Amino acid sequence: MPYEHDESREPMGDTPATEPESEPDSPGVDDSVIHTRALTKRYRGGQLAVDGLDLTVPAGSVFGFLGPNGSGKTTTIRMLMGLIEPTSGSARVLGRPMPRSARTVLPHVGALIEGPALYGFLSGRDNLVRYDAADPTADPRTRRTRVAAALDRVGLTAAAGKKAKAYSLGMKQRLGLAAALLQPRRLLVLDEPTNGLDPQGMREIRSLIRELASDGTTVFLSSHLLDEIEQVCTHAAVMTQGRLITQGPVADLASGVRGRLAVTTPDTGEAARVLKEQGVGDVVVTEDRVTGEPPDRELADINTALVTAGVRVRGFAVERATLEDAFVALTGEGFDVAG
Ligand SMILES: Nc1ncnc2c1ncn2[C@@H]1O[C@H](COP(=O)(O)OP(=O)(O)OP(=O)(O)O)[C@@H](O)[C@H]1O
Repeated sequence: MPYEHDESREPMGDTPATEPESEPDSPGVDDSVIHTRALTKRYRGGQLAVDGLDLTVPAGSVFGFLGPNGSGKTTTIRMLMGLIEPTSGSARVLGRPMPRSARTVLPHVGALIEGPALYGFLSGRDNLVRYDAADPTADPRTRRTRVAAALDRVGLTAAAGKKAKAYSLGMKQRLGLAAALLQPRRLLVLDEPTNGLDPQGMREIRSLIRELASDGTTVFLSSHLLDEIEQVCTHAAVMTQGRLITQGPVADLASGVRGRLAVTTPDTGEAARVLKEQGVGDVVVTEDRVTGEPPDRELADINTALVTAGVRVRGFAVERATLEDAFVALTGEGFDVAG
């Protein structure tokens, strides 16, 4: 996807004299490490990619930034990292305004955006040595130790001597994470960290993320995969077409939403007919189950109607709502990953 600026990770804008070169603030009264107010980006072509975003990422959370392709996730991340300027609105990262405080903030942030930039002809270890050498605050005397520790953290010690071009996509992602972990970080920002990986690679990256979060680092990761967010995140925000539709603890997002009604029965055909008649929406039949969206009325009456019609009901329950149910309830649309 083309961007307004090149892939340089140099922060834009200088730190003005009014912004002291000190440690970024501790997360602040509201305890958020990322905080945006009406953050908006309109690209030069006129495309409104992010529209009035108010995002709050609590310290210590694993925060999933969820949305179909093209919903504005990468654009938001690039604004947060000071890579592009917002059209309007504001963003604070670690309590400091971005992009103005990029120089002070970014050393505390490990970022993996759009796949790591690697030299294929160098070994995994030497790629990390290069990254570390590019950091003016990194002491060269302890470089080898730092690189070894980062490789160990992501499980690449055994493959450290191999050229990066021989790495699988999953190994490349892990090497990118290792680069982000050369220094202790307060925040990790990962843009679609499992994109393009096979299921095994996805599992590895997800468990690595959980592990990284367990030591208190806040992790902000974007994804277009609902189940991924449900599996690894404590909090999430859901975007669609540049707008935020909801945010909060993952457990709460779906709590106001009714899950699907599921009837287990050998008489699926008859059950489906009765359920439709009773006002159940989106009826789906699988082997020995019929599910659907429950209507807003007494469910016991639906059960009675099934039994009266001679359906042998072996199970009758409303399942716990998933994030997908919440998305559908909030937008009235399916969660279309193809965007
Ligand atoms: N440099 C650019 N110039 C113009 N429009 C852009 C630019 N970059 C992104 N867009 C558009 O802005 C919208 C949001 O894109 P963005 O990449 O932020 O979404 P996303 O949610 O990260 O999706 P993806 O996962 O596909 O990258 C899209 O409609 C996209 O086409």
